[in-house]
Amino acid sequence: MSSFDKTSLEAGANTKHLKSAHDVDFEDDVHIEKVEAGRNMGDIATSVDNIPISWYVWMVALTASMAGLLFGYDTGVISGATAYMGSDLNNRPITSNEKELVTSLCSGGAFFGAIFAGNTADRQLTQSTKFGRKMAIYIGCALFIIGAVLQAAAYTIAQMSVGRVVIGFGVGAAAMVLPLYVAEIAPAKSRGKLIGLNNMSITGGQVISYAIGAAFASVNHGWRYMVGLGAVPAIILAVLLPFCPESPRHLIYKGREEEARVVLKKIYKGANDLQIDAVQLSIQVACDQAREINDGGTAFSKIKQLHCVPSNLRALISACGLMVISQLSGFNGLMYYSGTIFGTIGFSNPMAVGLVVAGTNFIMTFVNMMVIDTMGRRRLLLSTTWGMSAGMIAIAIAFKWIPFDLESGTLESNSGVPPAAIAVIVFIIWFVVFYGVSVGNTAWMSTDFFPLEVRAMGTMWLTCSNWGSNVIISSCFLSMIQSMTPSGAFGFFAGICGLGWIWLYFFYPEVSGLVLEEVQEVFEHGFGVKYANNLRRERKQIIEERMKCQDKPIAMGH
Ligand SMILES: O[C@H]1[C@H](O)[C@@H](O)[C@H](O)[C@@H](O)[C@H]1O
Repeated sequence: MSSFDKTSLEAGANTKHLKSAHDVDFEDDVHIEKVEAGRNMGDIATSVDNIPISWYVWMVALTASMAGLLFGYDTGVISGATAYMGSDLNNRPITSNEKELVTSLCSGGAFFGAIFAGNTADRQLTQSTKFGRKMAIYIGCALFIIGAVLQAAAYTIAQMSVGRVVIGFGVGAAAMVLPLYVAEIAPAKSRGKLIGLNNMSITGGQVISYAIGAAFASVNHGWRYMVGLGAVPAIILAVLLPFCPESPRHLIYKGREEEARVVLKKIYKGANDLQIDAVQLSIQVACDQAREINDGGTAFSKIKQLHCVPSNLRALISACGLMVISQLSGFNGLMYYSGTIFGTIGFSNPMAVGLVVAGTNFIMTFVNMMVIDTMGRRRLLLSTTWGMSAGMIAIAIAFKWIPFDLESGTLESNSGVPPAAIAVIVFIIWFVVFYGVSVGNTAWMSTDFFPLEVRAMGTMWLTCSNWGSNVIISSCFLSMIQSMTPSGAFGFFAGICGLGWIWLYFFYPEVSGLVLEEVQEVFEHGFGVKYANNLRRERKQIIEERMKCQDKPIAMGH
């Protein structure tokens, strides 16, 4: 190991974020020396970012995209499956309530899968188990495969329901563990891109599920192929996994430094020994911090800390609030039931029409990834949520002109697609454009609202708020359409989106471009909307001043 010690790196790492001049009060020369040495070590650690991304890292990216794909595929495929299963379950046509049951059981399973994975993810590190992140992913693959087989072979609602819960458990766990695994493997430079890739693979998985739905629409018992094919990405993931490394963070945590070094050398192919030393040391520091935090209390004390420290509670409300808005906006009602809806309003291959919805969402996920950093999260959200509300109002109005029989759930006349149905599609696409570019993907980014000591717990709540509110929509959507009429139901969602805009205006601060410590500071000042704006302005000024007077060169430490 190089001559730099760990304290130096810690001291250096702690000053890495930008502070205003009056905050920095160094009286101790020795400390300054350590800080500078640490900074140098930190600089060496970050210098590996100039090394081109290796094939090893691409393998990780592929692995991550498989998990996102499974999330998207298994949640999207139910739209076609329920629209085409006819009388295959219990020898009679499936009712609306049963459709809602099998759809929402997956989200319910994911809710518990996320809690399970969230609780074991950190404990796994502190306990004496040899199993790493990869074992959790293998278990996820097994759940995906078992769930797919159970569904494809189902002849009763009961078996289908069990299959959906099993799949849901896998979806929830994978959605939690995979991003964690990728974050621990990927070089800092590509981390953001890989998270974006994960969102794209979720919405991409939904596109594939719709395409497969459309392809098997006219095949006898085609829905069985639709759900059964979900096993394929899980098998690919399980086959790729042995070629992927165990997380170096996990290995270092377990004291398996030599193995970690081998992995780091593969990830940072071409890095010299000093660079690998520096990376290894920075991981060690992070592990020590995590160990301190994990040793510092039980799950209950973390829950208490998250809810009883006012700034943490506000961060939680802000993050989960956006997630709940994204789900209650009604998007997944369209995603999970467009097979049924488009069939009802007269389209002969509803899955092909639904493909346009899923495809638009996929494209807008890409746009979100491209604009989010430059535009800022809050600005993007406020300039798009009104569009979701307007789209829903237009859909509600268009439905007024569709002769829909609520009792039978079919068109009153049989004369093909009514013109108002085309308007419904156009405004659904309008809605999805505004949804996909903003709340749909941005909602997953709020993990940086939580300080390190409660981040794992906060992230788990964030994931649970996603699945919890998802269950409400997936289990009520068709019933709402029947009891409130389609116009009433879409009008209701328009109201939620409108209230969402107001909520975001008051409770969602702009944190883009702020370092983690500053984000925490923001929530110490109420919901910090004004404070964050001032902080960002101040920060911009400091950067400009720094650029003008050029930083003094940093001395080499000993
Ligand atoms: O971010 C994702 C994405 O927007 C999906 O399309 C949607 O089905 C999920 O519910 C959401 O969490």
